[in-house]
Amino acid sequence: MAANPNARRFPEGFLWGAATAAHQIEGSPMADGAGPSIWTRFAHTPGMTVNGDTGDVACDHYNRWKDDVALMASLGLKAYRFSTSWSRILPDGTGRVNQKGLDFYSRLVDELLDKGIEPLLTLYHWDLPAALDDRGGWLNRDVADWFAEYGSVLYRALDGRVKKWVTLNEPWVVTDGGYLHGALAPGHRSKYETPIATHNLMRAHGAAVKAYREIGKHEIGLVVNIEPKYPNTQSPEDLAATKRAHAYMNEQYLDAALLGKYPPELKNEIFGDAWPEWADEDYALIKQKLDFIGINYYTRSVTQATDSYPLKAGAVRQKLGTYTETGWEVFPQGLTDLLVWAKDRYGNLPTYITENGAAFFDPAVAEEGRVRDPLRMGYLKKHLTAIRDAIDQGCDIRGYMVWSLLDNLEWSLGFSKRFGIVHVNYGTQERTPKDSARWYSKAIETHGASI
Ligand SMILES: OC[C@@H]1[C@@H](O)[C@H](O)[C@@H](O)c2nc(CNc3ccccc3)cn21
Repeated sequence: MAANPNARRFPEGFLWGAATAAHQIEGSPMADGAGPSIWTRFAHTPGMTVNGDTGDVACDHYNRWKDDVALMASLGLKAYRFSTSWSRILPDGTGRVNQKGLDFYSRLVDELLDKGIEPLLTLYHWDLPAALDDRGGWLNRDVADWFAEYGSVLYRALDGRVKKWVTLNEPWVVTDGGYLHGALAPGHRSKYETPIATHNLMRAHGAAVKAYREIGKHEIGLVVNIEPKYPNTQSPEDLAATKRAHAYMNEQYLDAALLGKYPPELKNEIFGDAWPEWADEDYALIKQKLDFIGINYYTRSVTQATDSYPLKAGAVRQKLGTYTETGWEVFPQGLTDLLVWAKDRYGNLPTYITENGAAFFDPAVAEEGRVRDPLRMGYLKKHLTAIRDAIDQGCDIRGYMVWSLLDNLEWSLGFSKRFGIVHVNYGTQERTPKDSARWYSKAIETHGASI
C-alpha cells in the first residue's frame, strides 16, 4: 500500500522560507548616504578575507532586489528572512536617519508582501556601524540605547508590514569570532573583552525588545546558533569539556534571555577573573518576554578535553562522518536532539529554524541551465526529516528558513563557499536555481509530504 502522503506532512501554517543577510548579498555598502560598517572596514583590511573578497558588490541585491523577490516567488517561498544594515539606516549609528536607506527596505518589504511572502526582519546580522565601533561598539554599555534607537526607527517605519522581528543573529558568533578569536569583525582577541561584548549584546537585545513592546504590535525574538556537544569518551575530562562547551556555545545566550542568568561554567570554568559581576538590573533588562526563538543549526561537535584557550575543549573529527566544504559534519540527529533539549530547558517556546544549510562543491551551471547539487538536496532532506521527528516529540516548530537563498559572501571565507539553493555567477550576477531549489519548491508545495 502506498505510504500515506499525509503521514509526514508538516503542521498547517508551517512557514517555509529562505534566509540571507545584508552584508552578504546587498553590495553597494556606501550607496545613497549609507555609512561604513565594521565589515566594510574588516574586509578591506589586507589578509582578513579569502582572496581579499569584500561586500562591495556581493550579489548586487541592492540593485536586483525586485528580481530576487520574483525569484523567491517563482520558488514558492512563503517567507524570507533578511537583515537590515544599521549603517544604511543610521549612517553615524545614532541620530540622523538616512531616508534612502530606510526606503530601500520599505520597498523590499512591500514587494515581498505583494508576492505573498512574509518578511522576517533581523536587526543585527554582524554589521555594526563603524562610527559606533569607534565609540567602543559592543564594549560600550551605551550600545544598548544605540541599538534600541536603531530598532525603534525600523519598528515605526515597518511594523505591521513586518510582523516577525529578530533582534540579534547569533550573539555567540559575534563575540567568539569578533572579540575572542578575531576571525570576524572587528577582529579583537581578548578573553577580557569577550564577556563584556556578550553582556552588552544581551543588554542591547533586551533594550530592543523593551522598545518594541512600546512601539510594535506583533512578534519579536532572538536567533541563536546551537551546536549540540557529544562527549568523545565517558572520561571525566571529556565529560567536563563537553559540559563547558555546551554552556559556552549553547546555554549562554538563551539562558540569559529566557532565564535571566548565565551558566555558572562561564565564570567558574572558562573566563574566571575575566568574567565581571553584573548588576541585577542588567539581568532584568536582558530577560524580556519573547514571542519566539530562532535556532540556526548546521552541525554537531563530538567534544574532548584539550588545552585550547580559554575553553579547554575541542572537536574530534569523525572517521566515518560526512563533512561539508566548511568542515562541518552532516549530523541531522543533532537537530532533533537540540530541539528536544531546548523544549525541555526553555518551555517549548514557538521556534523557527532560522538557518540550516550546507556548502558543498557545486558544479558550474550545465548547458541546459541546471546545477546538480545532490549533496545539498540530501542534507536538506535529512534535516527537514529531523525537524519532523522533533515535532512528533512535541516541539513547537513553526517554520524553516534554508540558508541560503543565494550563494553569497561567506564572511572571512569570501565567495569561496557556496551555501545557496540558487547559484550566483558573480561575474554576470546571473541567478540559476540549483536542483536543491527545485526539490525545496516541491517540499513547500506538498507541505513536506514529498520529502
Ligand atoms: O556559515 C554559514 C552561515 C553564515 O553565512 C550566516 O551569516 C551565519 O548566520 C551563520 N551562522 C552559522 C553557524 N555558526 C557558526 C559557527 C562558527 C563560525 C561561524 C558560524 C553558519 N552561518
